[in-house]
Amino acid sequence: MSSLLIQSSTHDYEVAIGSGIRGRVEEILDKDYQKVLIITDSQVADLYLQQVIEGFSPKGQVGTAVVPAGEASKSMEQYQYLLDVCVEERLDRKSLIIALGGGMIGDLAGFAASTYLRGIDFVQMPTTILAHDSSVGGKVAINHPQGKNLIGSFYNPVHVIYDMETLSSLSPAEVRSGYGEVVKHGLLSDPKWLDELLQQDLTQLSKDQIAKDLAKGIRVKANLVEQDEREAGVRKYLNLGHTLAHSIEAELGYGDITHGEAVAIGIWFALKLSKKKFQTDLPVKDYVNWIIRNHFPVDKLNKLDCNSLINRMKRDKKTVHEVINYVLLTDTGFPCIEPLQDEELLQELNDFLKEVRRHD
Ligand SMILES: NC(=O)c1ccc[n+]([C@@H]2O[C@H](COP(=O)([O-])OP(=O)(O)OC[C@H]3O[C@@H](n4cnc5c(N)ncnc54)[C@H](O)[C@@H]3O)[C@@H](O)[C@H]2O)c1
Ligand SMILES: O=C(O)C(=O)C[C@@H](O)[C@H](O)[C@H](O)COP(=O)(O)O
Ligand SMILES: [Zn+2]
Repeated sequence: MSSLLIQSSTHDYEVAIGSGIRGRVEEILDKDYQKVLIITDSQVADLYLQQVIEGFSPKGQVGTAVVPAGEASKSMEQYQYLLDVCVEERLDRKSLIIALGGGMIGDLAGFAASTYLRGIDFVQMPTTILAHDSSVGGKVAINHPQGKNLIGSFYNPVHVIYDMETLSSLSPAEVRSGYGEVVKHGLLSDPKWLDELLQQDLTQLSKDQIAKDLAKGIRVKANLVEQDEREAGVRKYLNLGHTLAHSIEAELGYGDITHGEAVAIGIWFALKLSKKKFQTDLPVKDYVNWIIRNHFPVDKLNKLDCNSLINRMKRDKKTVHEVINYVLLTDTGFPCIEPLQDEELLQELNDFLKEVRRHD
């Protein structure tokens, strides 16, 4: 088992990464909890819930709450359900919530943990590749019909326990989705690593390769969130591709496209804008080849209207005084924030949608 320590304003926490560690939560945590509530989704419950429960002794102190799998559960309705369970189970300030699942569960259960009794301890147990990103850094949230993650807080877990074995049951679509955020971390940090990533066939990744990529991605994220926990500055770079991605997700209806797939398409647009603004050397051609070769669902954009997307983009959390602030790159590893006027964005997005359709 390897571990990485993340510093935050409230406490430092460890990211434990290992194979087969899902049954060792009680042993890994350095604190005793009288009551534990494991929150998971219906798909992950069938696969891994029992094994996590088995690791506790006595098991009587462990309750469970299962929400339907899928992005649609990051909702007010499921948040209310989880608070009802916390109250019914009489969780107190010495109790623990465990978020067992992908980013949807991490965000939803983390938000419940951050607000119940004004905050009780929670552990992130990521089970997707994408959740290497969501389990670190303390952003927890639910969606609003008008926009992604509009209701949330910054609230760090007390521990992250990442069992690499669970990744073996992911579908090809979820592997692809996870690599949307991995490649984002590559673009934000290291041309050599990015080059390797863009050559990958995502259906042929070995366990070792995935483990290496995730560890690198977590380090990139940790470095930025440790400098800027509350997103006043450099943390905004982690939003590369997200202004468009979140709008696509909300326009299509939550769950129609995965978050990582939408991010990968959003990054394509950000790269094109960056190239035009800064005449950079960014590997846009290799990036587009990677998207197409790995079957990211670019055809989904056919359904979308440019003006509706821009209206959604204006609800982005980085928008100030109605001006959209975009994460661009002057080169690989050199992100920046650029304000973009609506007319410019409309023109560029229209051109982009036409180009994407040519690849469909
Ligand atoms: N808080 C953050 O910093 C942050 C960062 C990135 C993404 N996010 C959020 O994360 C969410 C996306 O996360 P995600 O892609 O993990 O989606 P997800 O949690 O919905 O999981 C995707 C699907 O995979 C299934 N699944 C999970 N683990 C599995 C496993 N081991 N084997 C088989 N199936 C498994 C789930 O049941 C689900 O159907 C979005 O809501 C996004 O906004 C948050
Ligand atoms: O941790 C961050 O900061 C990120 O931006 C990581 C993103 O990958 C993630 O999708 C995050 O949830 C987006 O946050 P939001 O504030 O734009 O909703
Ligand atoms: Zn993201």
